[in-house]
Amino acid sequence: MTPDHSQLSTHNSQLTTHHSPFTPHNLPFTILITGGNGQVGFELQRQFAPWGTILAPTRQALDLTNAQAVDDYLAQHQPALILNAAAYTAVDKAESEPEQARRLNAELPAQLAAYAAKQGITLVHYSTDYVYPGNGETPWQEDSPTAPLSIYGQTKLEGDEAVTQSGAHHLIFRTSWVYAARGNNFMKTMLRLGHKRETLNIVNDQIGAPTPARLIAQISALAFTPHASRLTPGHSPLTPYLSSGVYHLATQGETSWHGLASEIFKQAAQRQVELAITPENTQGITTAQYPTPAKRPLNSRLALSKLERALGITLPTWQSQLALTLQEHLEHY
Ligand SMILES: NC(=O)C1=CN([C@@H]2O[C@H](COP(=O)(O)OP(=O)(O)OC[C@H]3O[C@@H](n4cnc5c(N)ncnc54)[C@H](OP(=O)(O)O)[C@@H]3O)[C@@H](O)[C@H]2O)C=CC1
Ligand SMILES: Cc1cn([C@H]2C[C@H](O)[C@@H](COP(=O)(O)OP(=O)(O)O[C@H]3O[C@@H](C)C(=O)[C@@H](O)[C@H]3O)O2)c(=O)[nH]c1=O
Ligand SMILES: [Mg+2]
Repeated sequence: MTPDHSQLSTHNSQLTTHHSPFTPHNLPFTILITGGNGQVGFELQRQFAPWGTILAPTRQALDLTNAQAVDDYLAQHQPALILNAAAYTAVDKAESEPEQARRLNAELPAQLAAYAAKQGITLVHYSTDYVYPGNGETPWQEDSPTAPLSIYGQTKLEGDEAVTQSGAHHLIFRTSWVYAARGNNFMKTMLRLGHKRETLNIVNDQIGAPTPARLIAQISALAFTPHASRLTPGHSPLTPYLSSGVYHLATQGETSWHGLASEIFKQAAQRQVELAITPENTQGITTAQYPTPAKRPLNSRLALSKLERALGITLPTWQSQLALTLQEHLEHY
């Protein structure tokens, strides 16, 4: 049987005519992703590909500490959307390199937001549980008072405030305990240590939600994906279906770093990974027993309902997301 191409194309053109003035001659849009080789930035490259041409300059191609180079790059490429996934994320090192951390975490977002405001485009920015003071056991709301304990957290908060005050259309996704199949993260550190160590001491009084970079990128893209019922004539595909503001974006549930390590070793064993460590041989310790240059919050619980309601979604549990990310890591890296 020959498929009826005429009907298909009529149907498609009707969709285009009725719902969107953005016909192919407006394409491709240029989307700038900073930090594209990082955990979140790499996954953003995957998820945002359908919206246009992705520009993801490496550190060699664009040094983000160089403000003039950033301005020149923006002027040359004129992106129609900016996803800022670059950051100074070495939490302990930031204590002795505050200026570097401030340039990446505070000044760069301010600069990108100023450009977005001037051009009338959207800036998507990423932030952290480390902006909160970490006391108590109640999950933080997006409008809870901030009080960072570290240079990293302080400089990230300065970035959030600059973006908020810029006048640009913006989304700030505040996430926590990011990990991925690739990149530097706690899951990979635990697998590396678990291969050679028979015992490990891991803090059990810092509580939060481990969040895969892939989930963060997927939900970021969802904010730009119209539900059929909400398709609006004249709505640019690069304007998100969310109002400007801060949104928590993490997995459901909570655990400690010790709880996360135990689950990593349990799931790795179920997948026949040979380790020297067992879940039973990971010893829970207090933060006081694990001294580090930077102070970290004990309570990193993030309330998720603002984003869930706005997008009509349910965020998945941290255990189910660990299973997927661990499998991806074991199969591909
Ligand atoms: N990691 C985590 O646990 C959490 C992260 N976040 C936030 O999420 C966002 C993404 O984090 P994540 O993906 O984990 O970060 P990564 O550390 O994995 O990636 C950061 C990226 O920024 C780039 N970068 C840093 N400095 C420069 C520079 N001077 N010039 C050019 N590029 C630079 C890095 O480049 P290169 O690859 O060359 O090093 C890297 O690609 C950040 O805003 C972070 O604050 C929030 C909560 C938790
Ligand atoms: C390696 C190791 C770490 N730990 C502790 C230290 C720390 O409290 C916790 C996690 O270690 P990390 O080095 O991954 O922690 P850290 O780099 O502070 O992780 C943070 O990164 C920044 C960018 C964020 O935004 C946060 O959301 C959070 O993910 O585990 C142990 O107790 N035992 C160990 O053997
Ligand atoms: Mg770290």
